[in-house]
Amino acid sequence: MPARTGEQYIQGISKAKNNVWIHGEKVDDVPSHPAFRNIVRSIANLYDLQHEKADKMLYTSEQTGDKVGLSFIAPKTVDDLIRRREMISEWAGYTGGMMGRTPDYLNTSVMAFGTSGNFFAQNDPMFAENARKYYDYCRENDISLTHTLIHPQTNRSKKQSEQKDPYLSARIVEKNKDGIVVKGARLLATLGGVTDEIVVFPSTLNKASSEDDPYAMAFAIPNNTEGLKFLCRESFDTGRSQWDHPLSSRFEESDAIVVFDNVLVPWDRVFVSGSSDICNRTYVETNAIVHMAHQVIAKNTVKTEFVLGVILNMMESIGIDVFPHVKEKASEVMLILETMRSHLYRAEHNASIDKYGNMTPDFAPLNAARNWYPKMYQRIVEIVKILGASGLMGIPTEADFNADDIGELVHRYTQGANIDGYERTQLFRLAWDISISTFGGRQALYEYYFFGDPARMSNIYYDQFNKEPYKAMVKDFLQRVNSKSHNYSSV
Ligand SMILES: Cc1cc2nc3c(=O)[nH]c(=O)nc-3n(C[C@H](O)[C@H](O)[C@H](O)COP(=O)(O)OP(=O)(O)OC[C@H]3O[C@@H](n4cnc5c(N)ncnc54)[C@H](O)[C@@H]3O)c2cc1C
Repeated sequence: MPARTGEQYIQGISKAKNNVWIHGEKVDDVPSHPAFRNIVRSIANLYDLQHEKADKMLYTSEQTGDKVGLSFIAPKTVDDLIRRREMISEWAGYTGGMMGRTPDYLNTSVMAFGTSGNFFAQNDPMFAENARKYYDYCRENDISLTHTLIHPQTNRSKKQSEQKDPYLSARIVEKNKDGIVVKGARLLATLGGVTDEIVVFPSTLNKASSEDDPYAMAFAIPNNTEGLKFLCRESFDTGRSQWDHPLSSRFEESDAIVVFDNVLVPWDRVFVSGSSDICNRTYVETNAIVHMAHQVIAKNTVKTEFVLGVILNMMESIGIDVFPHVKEKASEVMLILETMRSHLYRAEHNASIDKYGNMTPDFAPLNAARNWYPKMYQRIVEIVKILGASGLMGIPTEADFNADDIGELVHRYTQGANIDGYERTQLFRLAWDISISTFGGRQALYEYYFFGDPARMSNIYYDQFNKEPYKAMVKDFLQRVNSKSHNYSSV
C-alpha cells in the first residue's frame, strides 16, 4: 500500500478501538474524543502533506514499487540523508516543531533495526528476520508508532529485580509455543492512544545486568492487542479555539502509562527476549540511535527557527528591537540555530556507510547536539518569557475581541508598535502557548528529557569522549617551555 492519506489513518485508528483511558473513562472512539480529535486531525494532516508534497516526501519502495514515506528510507548516499532531513523538516515546519513524536522519529529506528543484518539473530535467528519483516510491514503500510523504553519510577536506586514488587515493571512472565507473555507497566508512551502500534524497546541510556533479564525485551504489537491498556494523563487540549490556544488545540500529543495485562506477543513480533546484554547494545550497534538523532536534530532545528520567528515578531510588535540587551537575547537564539545547522551539516557531510550498508550520519556532532539542545531549549523559552513580559498575560481571548461591549476596547488597548490589537494578541498567545501554558510547560520538560536524563547522559558523554589528545597537547606545550630543570632532593 502506498503512503497513507490522513483519512486512511483516521479510519485505521477508529477501527482499531485501542484500549485507551483518560479522565477516568474508557475512550469509545479515539478520533472523535475531545482529548484526541485535534491531535488525530493534525497527524492526518501530516499524512496528507506527504501526498501534497510527494516529490519531497515520498520515495519508491524497491520491494513493491509503491510510493512510501521518505522517513522510512534506508539511506545509501549523502543525498538520501539530505532528502530524509528535508522530509523531516517539512513535517516539523507544519507543527513549528511542536509535535515531538511525529511518526518519522520512530520510522528511522524501525529502519535501523530492520536493516541491521544479524544483530538480533544473536538472541535467536528468527528475531533478525522478525526485525526485517517488521520494517517492511511498517514502511509498506505507513504504520504510526508509539514506544516505551522506561520502567516505572518506583525506586530509582534499585534495579528492577530488587524492587519491593518486582512485578511492577513490564516483564516476561511466560514463554510458550505462541510467544512471550508480558505483564506490568512501562513509561511513557507519547501518542500512545492515537497510533497503530507500539514498539517496546530497552532504554537508550540505562543499562541492565543479567539479573534483569526478565525485563530485557524488544517487540512490537498492535495497540489493540488484548490486555494492552493506555492510561493517558489529563488532556491539555481544553477545547478552546486555535486562535486562543494555537498549539495546545492542535498538537497536544498526550502521554500514557502503558499497562501490559498478560499480553501475548507472538514470536514473529519479538526482537529480543530475556537478554540484558543484547538490549544494552541494541541502539548503539544497530545505529538506530544515530538515525533517530538525525531526525531529532533536524526537527529541533526547525523548532528553533519557529521560536526565533516568534521572538523576532514579538520584538518588532512592541518596539523593543532597538534595545541592545534585547538584541543580545535574540542573537542567543540565532546562535543556537546556526550551531544546530552546523551540527546537521557536519553529520550529513561526514556520513559514512556502516557495516549494514546504510549511509549513516557522523554521530559526534549529533551526539553533541542531543546532549546540548535539551538545556538550550530551556534558555530559548526563558528568553520568550523575558522579552514577552506582561504581554504574555495581557492576552484577551478571541471572544473578548468579538464582544459588543468590550471588543473595541480590547482592540485599542492591545495594539502594538506596528500591528493592531487583534494581530498582536494572536502573536502573544502563541508565545504564551510556547512558554507559559500547560502545553508549553510540557514541551520544556519533554525537550529536557527527550533522549534520557541529561545528567547521566553528560556523564556517559564525558566517559566516552577521547580526552587523551587534548591532555597530550597541553603536556607537549608545557614541555616546549625553555626552563632549567630542577633536581629536588627527596625529603
Ligand atoms: C513529556 C514526556 C514525554 C515522554 N515520552 C516518552 C515516550 O514517548 N517514550 C518513552 O519511552 N519515554 C518517554 N518519556 C520518558 C523519558 O524517556 C524519560 O523522562 C527520561 O528517560 C528520564 O527518565 P525518568 O523520567 O524516568 O527520570 P528518572 O530516571 O526517574 O530521573 C528523575 C531524577 O532523578 C535522577 N536520577 C534517577 N536515577 C538516577 C541515577 N541512577 N543516577 C543519577 N541520577 C538519577 C535524575 O537525574 C532526575 O533528575 C517522556 C518523558 C516526558 C517528560
